[in-house]
Amino acid sequence: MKIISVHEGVVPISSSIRNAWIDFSSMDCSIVAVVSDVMRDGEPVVGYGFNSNGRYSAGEILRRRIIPRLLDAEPESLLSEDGQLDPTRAWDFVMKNEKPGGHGERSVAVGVMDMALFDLASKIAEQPLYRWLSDRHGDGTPDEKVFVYAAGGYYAPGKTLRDLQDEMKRFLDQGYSVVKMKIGGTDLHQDLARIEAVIEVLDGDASRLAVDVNGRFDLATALEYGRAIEPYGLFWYEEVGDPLDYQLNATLSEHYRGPIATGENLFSLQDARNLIRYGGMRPDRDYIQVDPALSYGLTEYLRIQDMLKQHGWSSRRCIPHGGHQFSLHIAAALKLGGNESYPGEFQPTGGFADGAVVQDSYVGLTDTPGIGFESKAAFYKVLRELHT
Ligand SMILES: O=C([O-])CC(=O)C(=O)O
Ligand SMILES: [Mg+2]
Repeated sequence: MKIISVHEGVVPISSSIRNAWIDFSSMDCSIVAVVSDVMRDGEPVVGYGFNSNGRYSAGEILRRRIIPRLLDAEPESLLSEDGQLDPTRAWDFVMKNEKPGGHGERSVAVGVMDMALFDLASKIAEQPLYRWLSDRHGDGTPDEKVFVYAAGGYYAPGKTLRDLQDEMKRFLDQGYSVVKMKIGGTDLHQDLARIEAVIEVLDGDASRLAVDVNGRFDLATALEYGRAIEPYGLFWYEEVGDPLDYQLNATLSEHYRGPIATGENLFSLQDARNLIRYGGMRPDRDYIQVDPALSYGLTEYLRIQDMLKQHGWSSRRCIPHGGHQFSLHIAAALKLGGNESYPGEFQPTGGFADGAVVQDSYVGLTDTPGIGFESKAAFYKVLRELHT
């Protein structure tokens, strides 16, 4: 098996929504296609990848560093002993001459490439990624369905409390029982009114509502909001301070008794390990949200899972950020706690297979080989145009 060519492009995923830190008016996303010399039905088998959401396209790094290094690698050096493509072997090549630390846009570029290689490897094996992955890196018995919660509840121009409630009702109608909303983008008084409006839609059951600060608060505000929302008994209190301020998180966890979730802006094994070492995260209740697509791909995510195990953490405490098909497969294969979903945002890249049905906040996977982009018509059209 040889890589014939790699194609890279950009797709807009912009919208008028806003969280406590950014708006998404110019959000875009890198996409890649890795064309192999393996032929099926007269066409080459192609692996696809994209970079989740929340970080912009990383085309410059892909074009100048990651893609040339991948193409320079001897084809045999990417294969395992049994002659099959092993995406984890690409890592050392694409990271050649890269210093440690400073993880960010580079981890995004590598993540896109890594996703495409895992899509390709499982397609060549004619297996959906979650089975392929479970056989090689899991226990061979993947979960057949994955817990998903509906993320939304953004700030948007002119959005009223009623609009927020209607959005949450739509999520419930679509089969989700846990929902997430943004906070920290206005004052505490207004956020409490927003939270209570959503709790009303949940028939008073606040344990089905997560709130997300997107890293906005300093310690005093984190504690002030914590005191105000703790009595509700929320599903989780997310990314409360700067993602790298481990001390803030540790202090918060001494005061806030409910679950805390964070990690979507930690992009490496080392950053995730520092969170576990210094962030005060509690393995009996808290959640790790590292997004494999943003953080050097599944290759690095497997290392993060090993690290968590060494620290006594269950994989069930991981619910990745991103709401995409790649993490859905990873969640099923590695027996994570679930996966995010954005029923209303980040198209055409985000979300699951067309026609995927969510029931009681669980979604199943399909038998489509690879990640299953082919079962997501609007996105597949964009991906195919990259190389045809
Ligand atoms: O608003 C965003 O950037 C997305 C986010 O934090 C999440 O999905 O948890
Ligand atoms: Mg978040």
